[in-house]
Amino acid sequence: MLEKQREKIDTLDKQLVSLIEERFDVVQEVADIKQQHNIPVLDDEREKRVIQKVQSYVKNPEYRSVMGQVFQSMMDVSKDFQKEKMEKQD
Ligand SMILES: C=C(O[C@@H]1C=C(C(=O)O)C=C[C@H]1O)C(=O)O
Repeated sequence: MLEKQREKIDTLDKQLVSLIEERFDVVQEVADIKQQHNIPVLDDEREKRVIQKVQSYVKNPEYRSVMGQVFQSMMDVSKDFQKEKMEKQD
């Protein structure tokens, strides 16, 4: 019954994993630079701009809030990841 939709979700998930991996590669670079220059992990203004930007890309207004939540969650994970990475290198 759900096979067709689940297959589509699986294909999209694969593409998302690849893009999220790429995003985290860049997050790692950001973490290194922040550590070298003693810059705090959290940049609240940047996060607000990221949310605004991604929400402006959404075509279906019904998903605008969802997209904000998805990206806020990803940035929360991103900050935890950066902090863990910095602690390991201390
Ligand atoms: C990656 C950064 O660090 C944090 C995580 C962000 C993100 O994952 O997009 C954005 C802002 C920061 O709170 C950054 O400063 O650009």
